[in-house]
Amino acid sequence: MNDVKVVVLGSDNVGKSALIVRYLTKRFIGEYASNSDSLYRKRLSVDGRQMNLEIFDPCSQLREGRTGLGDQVQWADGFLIVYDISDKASFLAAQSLVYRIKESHQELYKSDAHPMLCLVGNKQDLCHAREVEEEEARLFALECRAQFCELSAAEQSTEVSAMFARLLRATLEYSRDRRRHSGSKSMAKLINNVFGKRRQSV
Ligand SMILES: Nc1nc2c(ncn2[C@@H]2O[C@H](COP(=O)(O)OP(=O)(O)OP(=O)(O)O)[C@@H](O)[C@H]2O)c(=O)[nH]1
Repeated sequence: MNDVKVVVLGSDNVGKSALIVRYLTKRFIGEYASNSDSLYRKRLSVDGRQMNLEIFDPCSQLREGRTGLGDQVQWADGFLIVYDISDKASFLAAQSLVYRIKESHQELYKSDAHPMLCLVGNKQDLCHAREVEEEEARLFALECRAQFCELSAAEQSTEVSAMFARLLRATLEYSRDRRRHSGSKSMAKLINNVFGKRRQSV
């Protein structure tokens, strides 16, 4: 069985929880509690490969607290960085997150290997209020060797599933290599240290 761990980051209100819940349940609920960290766990199959997926959705208010970015980089096999296409500030914040994750990854692994990243422009249904051009975001992702897509958690269940499947496929390969170079014992310890929080099964 393969284990894959993904952290979802981005500014407040960009739709991080909506994307996760859409992927795991195919539903869009609209409003989500955002006052605590959440760890979603699901056993699933991608391309016939079974995996135990864990998705960590850190609480905005705690983001700079208990679970620092360094801890998350050490824990995660992949990152989903979300912005809202109708909110330029959220795109700038996503860019800053990408840079910080890459820096932290380099410091931690002392190598030029790249972290597994996917940049997602959410709320595509609000394109009449667009503040971030798709091309600008695509180019940024290309420069940073990140996957990229624009979609709407509210309206596009198939696209959300396809985006996660693409990330998980790439992350699966990446996580195998990474575990080969890091002790699974220390990873288990890190999870317990870092994520003393609610765990959710969907
Ligand atoms: N129009 C539109 N609204 C969306 C979409 N995705 C999420 N929303 C709305 O955006 C708001 C924030 O969604 P959340 O999923 O709670 O966002 P979040 O990033 O997890 O927010 P925090 O937990 O505060 O960091 C909610 O009102 C959602 O209904 C989308 O694709 N389109």
